Amino acid sequence: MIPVLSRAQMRAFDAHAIEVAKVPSIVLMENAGRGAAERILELLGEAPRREPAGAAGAAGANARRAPGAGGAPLAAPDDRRRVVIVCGAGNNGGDGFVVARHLWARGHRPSVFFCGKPDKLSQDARVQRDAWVGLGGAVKVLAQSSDLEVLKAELGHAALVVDALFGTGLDRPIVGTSAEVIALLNAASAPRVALDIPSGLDSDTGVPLGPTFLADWTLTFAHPKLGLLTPSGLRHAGHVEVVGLGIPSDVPDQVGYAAELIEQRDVAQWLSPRAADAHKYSAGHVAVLAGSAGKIGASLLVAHGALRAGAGAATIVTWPDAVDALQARVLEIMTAAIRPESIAASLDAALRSKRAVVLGPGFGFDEAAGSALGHVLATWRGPLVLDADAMTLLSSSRDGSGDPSRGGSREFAKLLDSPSSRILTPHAGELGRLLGTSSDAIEADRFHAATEAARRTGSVVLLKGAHSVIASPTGRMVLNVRGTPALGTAGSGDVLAGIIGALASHLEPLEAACAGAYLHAEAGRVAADGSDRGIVASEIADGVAAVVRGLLRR
Ligand SMILES: NC(=O)C1=CN([C@@H]2O[C@H](COP(=O)(O)OP(=O)(O)OC[C@H]3O[C@@H](n4cnc5c(N)ncnc54)[C@H](OP(=O)(O)O)[C@@H]3O)[C@@H](O)[C@H]2O)[C@@H](O)CC1
Ligand SMILES: [K+]
Repeated sequence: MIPVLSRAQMRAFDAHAIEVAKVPSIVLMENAGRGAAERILELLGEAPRREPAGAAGAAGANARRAPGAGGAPLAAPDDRRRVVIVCGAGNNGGDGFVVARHLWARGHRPSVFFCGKPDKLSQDARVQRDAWVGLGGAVKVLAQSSDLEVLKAELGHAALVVDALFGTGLDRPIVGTSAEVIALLNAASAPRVALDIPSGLDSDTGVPLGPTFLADWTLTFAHPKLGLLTPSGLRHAGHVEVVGLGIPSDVPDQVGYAAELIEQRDVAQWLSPRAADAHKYSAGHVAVLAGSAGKIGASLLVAHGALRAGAGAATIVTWPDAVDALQARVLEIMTAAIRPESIAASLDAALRSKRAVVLGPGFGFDEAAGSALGHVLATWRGPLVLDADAMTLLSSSRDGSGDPSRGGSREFAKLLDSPSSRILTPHAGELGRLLGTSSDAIEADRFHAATEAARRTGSVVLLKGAHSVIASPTGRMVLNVRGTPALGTAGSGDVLAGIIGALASHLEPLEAACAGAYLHAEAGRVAADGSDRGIVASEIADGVAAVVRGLLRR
């Protein structure tokens, strides 16, 4: 997993490197700018492209303008088509001057602009500005609106635009000339690269504080920043890549980190090969408490997801009329009925010898469904994935206006005492109802929402959305930024619940949720085959087997 740092943790990292490890700050800045310049040269087609590093792969999201799709060079070197770099007065601006010097050393003639008060230049940025000027480089100052014409003209034939205005030091909206500069940079047709973080973005929440640079690539230093990995952050940051500062990767263990980013190798490690003598029950038998009359598709997708992710067997445990409707549809899947007149006894029989339970998709949220959930919460001691209608049942009021903190639903009260190991998989609307707030409030700070929900429910919470946030009750937070917009299709969440159910048969709840999010996202990407739409949920389930196969062969 890759540590993801908050603004304060990045400052602590900085201080540790400088004061404890005795690496001079100017060296860190040199490493940052030099690493960024090397990557920019690659983007310009001057060196072989390497695989994205770090958060990387975080295929970000500004697909609308993502340059060089598939890693193709952006532009051939051309003396007239220059790299335009706009530097601010802080250390982010200092990084920009270093980039300029290294590009010059490689035969480019970058156009360097400065926007800010010269007397506010940070000490290191001044050193780097002087080194650039000392070598004969020019700096065009953008002090007022009339200076912007020069920038506008340069942007008209720029090969690439570099934003070095503000980094993690930004703490308020950008106004005045700097805001006008950002508008001009965003209007340029050349590819745009942000150093460390797009200027204007809050580095903790990923919310734009005001006018914000819209990057195609963000070259972030040392470690990904929290705000780059929210849906809004990724929309502004584009493809996120990490540029190292020459500092060993264990420093975050000492200064702390806010979250971790799932890597392919984590998931590969969790997926241990089956024993040679494995049989269908030792591989994990998942009970799928899902579906109801008219909604049996949901239960089939859960079971399908579970089997494709490696469950040895799946049994759909549902209402008698749904069982009747399922009989004609199932081949590899078994069924068992929950008799409304003897819910507890039916469930006790159906859950015997199962390894994991998935409860919710299409299950209904009437009295009978509430009783079934209540009984499972009170008696089931194994892994339990709660999704969809289970979320509604847990919210204090079934019309969705509940606030469990003020009493909560009957089922919510049982959740806290349940002997099961729970994984909740809500989307923002469901989590809003569960926490007694709106989905907008959840989206405004997904990190806080997921960690708060995990704490309040004593469960692992996987907050679905463009990029999932997985939080554990102990405060650990893991992010999955893989995926594709094509995953937004009916039944996609049902498949995810099934995948997690299968994995939870063998893994700890947090690992199962993380691996499930990764496999689901990768399977969607494979199924979509480069498109951003048009797949159906069963194709995601089918894709999981191939992704698992690829990881086991590693
Ligand atoms: N971490 C590391 O190890 C390394 C980090 N490095 C780099 O340093 C960057 C952080 O640098 P930084 O702290 O100097 O802040 P930066 O973002 O350049 O802002 C400058 C100043 O602007 C001000 N200001 C704030 N908001 C404002 C606004 N809206 N409008 C106007 N002014 C505003 C505020 O000063 P104030 O006006 O509040 O006194 C602030 O201090 C980091 O992102 C990375 O690129 C690398 O060099 C190498 C190693
Ligand atoms: K920046």
